[in-house]
Amino acid sequence: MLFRMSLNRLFWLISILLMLLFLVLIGRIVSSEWAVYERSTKSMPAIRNLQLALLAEEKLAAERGPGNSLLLQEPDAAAKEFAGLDQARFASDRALASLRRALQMQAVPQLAPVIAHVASTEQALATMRKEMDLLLALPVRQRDVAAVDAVLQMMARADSGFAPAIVALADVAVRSDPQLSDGLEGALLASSLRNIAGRIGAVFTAPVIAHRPLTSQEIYAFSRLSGEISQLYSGIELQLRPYQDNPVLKAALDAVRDRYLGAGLGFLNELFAIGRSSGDYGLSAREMVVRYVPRMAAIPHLRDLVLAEMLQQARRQNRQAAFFLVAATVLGAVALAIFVLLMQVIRLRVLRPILDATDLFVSLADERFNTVIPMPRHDDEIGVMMRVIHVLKAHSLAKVRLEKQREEMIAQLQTLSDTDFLTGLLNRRAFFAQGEQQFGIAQRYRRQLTLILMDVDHFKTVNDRYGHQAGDQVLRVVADLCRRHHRKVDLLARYGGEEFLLMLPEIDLSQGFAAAEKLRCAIDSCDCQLDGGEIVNVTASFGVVAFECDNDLESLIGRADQALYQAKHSGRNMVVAAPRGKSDETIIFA
Ligand SMILES: Nc1nc2c(ncn2[C@@H]2O[C@H](COP(=O)(O)OP(=O)(O)OP(=O)(O)O)[C@@H](O)[C@H]2O)c(=O)[nH]1
Repeated sequence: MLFRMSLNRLFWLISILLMLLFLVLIGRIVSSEWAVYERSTKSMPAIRNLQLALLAEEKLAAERGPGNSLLLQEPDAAAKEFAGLDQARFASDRALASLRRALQMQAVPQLAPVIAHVASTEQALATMRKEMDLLLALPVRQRDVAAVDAVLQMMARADSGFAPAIVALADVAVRSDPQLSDGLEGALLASSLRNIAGRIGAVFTAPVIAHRPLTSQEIYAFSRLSGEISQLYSGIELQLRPYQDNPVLKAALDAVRDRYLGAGLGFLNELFAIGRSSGDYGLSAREMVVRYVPRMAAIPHLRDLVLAEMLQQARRQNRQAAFFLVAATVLGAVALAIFVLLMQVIRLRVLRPILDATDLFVSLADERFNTVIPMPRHDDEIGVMMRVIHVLKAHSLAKVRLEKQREEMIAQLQTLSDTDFLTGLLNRRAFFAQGEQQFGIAQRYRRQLTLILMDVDHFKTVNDRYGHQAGDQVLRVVADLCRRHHRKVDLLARYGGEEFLLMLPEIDLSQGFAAAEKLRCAIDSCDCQLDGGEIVNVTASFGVVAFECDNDLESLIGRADQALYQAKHSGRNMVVAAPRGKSDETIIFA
């Protein structure tokens, strides 16, 4: 079916199919670029959310230090530490509020559970603080151990209750851009390391304040937490391996190793050694905090740098995705435009000229030469084809003209070969050709047919007296008279010299006789004026014969000749009808 289809239809079918294919491909490319762009657009706020959440977590953990410490001290003993607690509470409130506001502003349904977590953390924090403040107002000995424990539990719950919010936000961030997962995992591990670092430091708060050795529970907690710290550090190193070429991150990781794992943890190891023996630490809780806490700063610094790097990477990817999206859309549109242009060029410069050329060839083959052949507009193969069609048209026109001329010439020759040059009547040969036909019809269908043989009387005398040319003139006049007296269906010929033959189909002898008589009278009464002005009067004799049972035309003419002979013999200027059958009786009219 495809092979039988017209070129025009095939062209449109292929064009539409290619166009659809093209649109699908472009749509696919643009939509996948759009997906990348959309994902990268979402990953930036997701990282910022995680940043704020990790900061809030850090601040929450930081609130535990002064809280734990004050629970072991008299209400009036440490005014500076109360100020530190207020500052820590203010910082964690501010961090939680910033996170909540940021989450609420994004108005993403997916973040609703996280907002709920933040709100419940804020609530739990407020309750815990109220309980703690009641205890801190009492002297140490009046503080109920169970109540202190309950506050410590509430602090831990407020902290751990916030963890699901971080997990959920980390999940959203990783899902928005899986390429960032290593860095984000590294930041999360750094955040956990910061928590553990705080908790391992807190192990020494009570023993340092009480100047006592570590309990076995504290020794166990220290050992477990130090193991977790080295595991977390290895984890961070592993996750940040893809960024080992980044000098800033590398320096921050080295700082964690040197300042915290080296100096910070080294300081705690010293306290641990003392705590396992004498419990004589030689420093206050405040001094311990001042010496230990600044060394932890390298950890959140690393976390923040990693998150900043992730954010920058997400921004870069977003810009790149936007560029690719615009480029894919523009290139797709340009490619589509080029495709449409190409099809248009093929249609206008190849297909249409071929179809036009086909029509032109058909019209040339049909000899319809009035079809206008357009002039070639381009100097290409189609232009050559158009020029060739022009040449073919010229050749065809010339050929047709020649054929016409040839046919006209053949017709002229035919006429000439049938015509007597002097009188313009049929000649003897043409008379026989056409007369045989009429004779055959009469013979076959038993139809009437009459033959008149006429001879100008004493024509030799005309020639002799006026000259041969005058004789010719007379013969032309006689021929004209014969022409005027014969019907269209009759055959009129110059039989030879001054003899004329008339064949009258469907005419019987008496009608033929009458016609001959009429012609005889016309000749007899005609004054034939010669070029020299002389008037010549001629007469003619007629032999009339009707077809009966003649075998051929010659015998019919023979009988007419006999009648003519008789007319001549009887005195000329008369009509003699040949007798019917075998009768010798003739009709003579003069
Ligand atoms: N001018 C001219 N003369 C012709 C032509 N053909 C024949 N003739 C002449 O016609 C004459 C015929 O003469 P004849 O046969 O003797 O007959 P006639 O003089 O007509 O006498 P009858 O027939 O007996 O009446 C001859 O002199 C021919 O030369 C022709 O085409 N032109």
